[in-house]
Amino acid sequence: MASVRRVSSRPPSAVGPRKFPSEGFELIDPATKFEEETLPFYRKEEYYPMRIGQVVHGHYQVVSKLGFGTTSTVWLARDLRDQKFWAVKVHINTLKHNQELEIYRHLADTPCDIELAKGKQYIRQLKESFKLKGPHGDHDVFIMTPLALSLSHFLGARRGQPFHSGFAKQALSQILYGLVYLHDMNVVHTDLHLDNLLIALTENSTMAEMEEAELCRPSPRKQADDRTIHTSRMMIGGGGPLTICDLGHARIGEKHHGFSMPTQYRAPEVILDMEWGNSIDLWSTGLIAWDLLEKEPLFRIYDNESPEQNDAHHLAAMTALLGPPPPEFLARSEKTAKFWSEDGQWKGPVPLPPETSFESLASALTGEEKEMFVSLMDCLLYWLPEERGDAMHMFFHPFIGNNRSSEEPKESWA
Ligand SMILES: Nc1ncnc2c1ncn2[C@@H]1O[C@H](COP(=O)(O)OP(=O)(O)OP(=O)(O)O)[C@@H](O)[C@H]1O
Repeated sequence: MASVRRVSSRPPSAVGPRKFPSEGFELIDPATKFEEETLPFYRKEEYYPMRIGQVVHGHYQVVSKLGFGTTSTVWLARDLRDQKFWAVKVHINTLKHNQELEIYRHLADTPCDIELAKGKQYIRQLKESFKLKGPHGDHDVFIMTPLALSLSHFLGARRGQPFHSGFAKQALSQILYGLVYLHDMNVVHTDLHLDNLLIALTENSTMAEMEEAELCRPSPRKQADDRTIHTSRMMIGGGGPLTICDLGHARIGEKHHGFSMPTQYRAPEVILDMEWGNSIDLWSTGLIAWDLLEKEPLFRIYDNESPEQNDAHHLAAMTALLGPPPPEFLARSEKTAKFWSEDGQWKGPVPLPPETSFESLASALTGEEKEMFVSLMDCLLYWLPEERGDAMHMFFHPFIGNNRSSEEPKESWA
């Protein structure tokens, strides 16, 4: 991704749309797969052929591209009525059901305790939604607050150098506050990982600078048949609170069944086809805590070819780290008999790695801080979902450092 730092910014003076350059940019070789085209299940007819400079819904002029995902492309746009900037998420046209929209509607319609509702600020907000007609069908469009880079991009910019503990504690505090709100609203996120945690912008000038950059130094693009594929630019200028994004896989209700969560972050009850609920988000939070502080992930993708073998390696790694699952857990699914005997002895189709522990693997912290971190991991990564700490309890865990007299997490990074 191209990135933009400070460029001299001139606030747009005209209310009408601005003219964006039609030349002066690098053209990507049409044979090269680029941006959303690199996604495994990309089908070009599904994506809206957006162009920078285009005005959508009568008044949002698209001024830069912010990103893409398996169900959308995301753009920075200026509202020509008041010059405010917004993120415009344009969904693919084949979504039979827009789950993210259903979740936003549920959140808007459900009353919430006034204190817990403060956690809403850590969840990406929807301003409005509408349909956009494309050449191959209709696309749901969301207008949302523009945000800066994700925690995974931030980690990438640090060349994988983990964050210091103050940063990690603040990030976890904000994630947990957001989860307190979501869980109180009976919503399970299911897809928490560093890519879906974006840092809020603190400098409004960043967005005007993005527009100026696109006008003065138009970004590289690819001309492909009926469409232009633009390059995403990352917004740097964020030191605001973390924002939990992408509610596209979220579920409403307490009890669920079936496939969920990204492979590496998958909780044991999901792998083993048991009933699951909001404590899967606490499992993910444990893995996020680890990823923020440690270089090596706790679990990884073990076998790209065979999901069954991957699950077996994943469960073996969990057993080596957490010890055998309790009988109560084993009794919850017939699938457990493939991996453990009734008394919890490993008998899975792959070898059990050597026994290990959070104490021996955690290398970033020392002394009392390390002890508290290990205690946090023990609470979050636990076989029995109901024994994992809930979001509110974890918010007050001694490692996070919140106390009940000053409940809200700090607004920005220390
Ligand atoms: N509000 C925003 N401000 C700035 N950039 C954003 C914003 N929302 C999304 N993005 C960028 O766009 C990318 C895709 O967004 P998002 O994850 O919502 O799409 P998706 O199609 O639902 O993705 P997935 O592949 O996870 O289903 C993000 O990774 C991020 O880089």
